[in-house]
Amino acid sequence: MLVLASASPRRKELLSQLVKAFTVLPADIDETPLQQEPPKDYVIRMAAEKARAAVMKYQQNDDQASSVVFIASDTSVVVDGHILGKPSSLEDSRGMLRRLSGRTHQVLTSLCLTDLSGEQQVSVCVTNEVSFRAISDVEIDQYWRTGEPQDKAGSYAIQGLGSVFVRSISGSYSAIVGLPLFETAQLLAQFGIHSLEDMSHE
Ligand SMILES: Cc1cn([C@H]2C[C@H](O)[C@@H](COP(=O)(O)OP(=O)(O)OP(=O)(O)O)O2)c(=O)[nH]c1=O
Repeated sequence: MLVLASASPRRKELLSQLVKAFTVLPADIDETPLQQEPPKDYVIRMAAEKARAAVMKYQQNDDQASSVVFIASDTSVVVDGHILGKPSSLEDSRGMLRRLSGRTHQVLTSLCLTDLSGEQQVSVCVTNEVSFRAISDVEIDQYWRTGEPQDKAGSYAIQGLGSVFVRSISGSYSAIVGLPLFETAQLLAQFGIHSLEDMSHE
């Protein structure tokens, strides 16, 4: 049995490209970075905490399967070593997109897979580069009004209208959207879940 520890509809859609059946169990955690925490450490810690929180939630269930694999992920936009999470207001979004305008930033996405006991646990972090064209303040305000930036790290979505800002990327498109599919398939295989086999079964 596979459990996706996420409230993100993007992650659910991406995971369904690799496996037929899984359960979604969103985990609420404190997403505040520690002081001076390097971005890579932060995203790896977030995915691990989401996975552990889902395990705890799952253990409160009455009917538990014997073999369960939990998968969690975290995406952060990083510019000049600063972590940009989700914008809390238009002002916050303006600050983020002005900072990303006309330059290249990193998108870090982590993955954590664990079994119920935590004995088998693996984490990876995928780093991607995204180059933006220059964005005007008028465009930032127009983009905010579409409602798209609100729940997205760095205040944009490459899979949506945010694509109008993206000149080029280097890395993994699915990782930028929220779940690195190549790495996910590799780690799932370590837990005995083989995507090609799973998806080809009737
Ligand atoms: C950069 C970027 C981020 N995002 C999204 C992916 C993530 O859903 C979100 C970053 O926030 P996260 O905290 O990684 O994830 P989440 O809160 O949406 O979901 P959960 O923690 O329950 O798994 O930003 C896009 O959809 N497109 C993009 O281009």
